Amino acid sequence: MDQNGLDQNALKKMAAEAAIKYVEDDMMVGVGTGSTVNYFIAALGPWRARIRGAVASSEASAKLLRELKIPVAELNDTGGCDVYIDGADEATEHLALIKGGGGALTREKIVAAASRKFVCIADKSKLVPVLGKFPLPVEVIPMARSYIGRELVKLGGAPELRMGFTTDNGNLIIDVHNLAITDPAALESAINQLAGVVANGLFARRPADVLLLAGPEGVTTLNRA
Ligand SMILES: O=C(CO)[C@H](O)[C@H](O)COP(=O)(O)O
Repeated sequence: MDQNGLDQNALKKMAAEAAIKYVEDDMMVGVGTGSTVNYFIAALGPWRARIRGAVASSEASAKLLRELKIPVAELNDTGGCDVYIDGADEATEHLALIKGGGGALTREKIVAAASRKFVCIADKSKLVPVLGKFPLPVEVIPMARSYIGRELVKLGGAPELRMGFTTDNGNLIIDVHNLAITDPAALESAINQLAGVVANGLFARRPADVLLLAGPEGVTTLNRA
């Protein structure tokens, strides 16, 4: 709880509700994953009859959308989304992100790539000067786990298998600690080159277009230059 009586959840809700202004009639809305997005899903409920549908980046978000009777579409049937709303674990002022704390990074990357506008929603604690304090999630094919771990050490990281976790795609997550990511686009590409990597949680090649950051003073909008 901060001095204004707002806890982190209240700030997440503020950012999520501010994102509703990016939703318009007849839109196909991409919906990310996580506790901030859950507030967005709640705010999207009253729009259920006005939008064309929603594409979910995880089974968990699809379930919540269906519970609110928001029509859930398959990305392949949509021709892409008009807007994609998702949270982040870390964000820079240049709108590069680390995502995947919830393990949904691959589908999040796919929906973000297939969306015309990506609006990221977060509380202000997620804004950082340099990405990497939050361990970088990497989704890997199970048989490549050990090989990729060794390669991630060569890239300067300290990999740790996320125990007892399987992604919606049936794969594993390695969380990479101790990275100071000064060139996010270069590291994103370098990790993607490793055989057996499905995706990594750096969103630098496709950063957010808009970042809505909630703090005690309200919601600040950062647009990508
Ligand atoms: O990338 C994500 C899930 O894979 C989430 O957007 C990220 O972990 C932020 O979560 P939260 O809104 O719960 O803080």
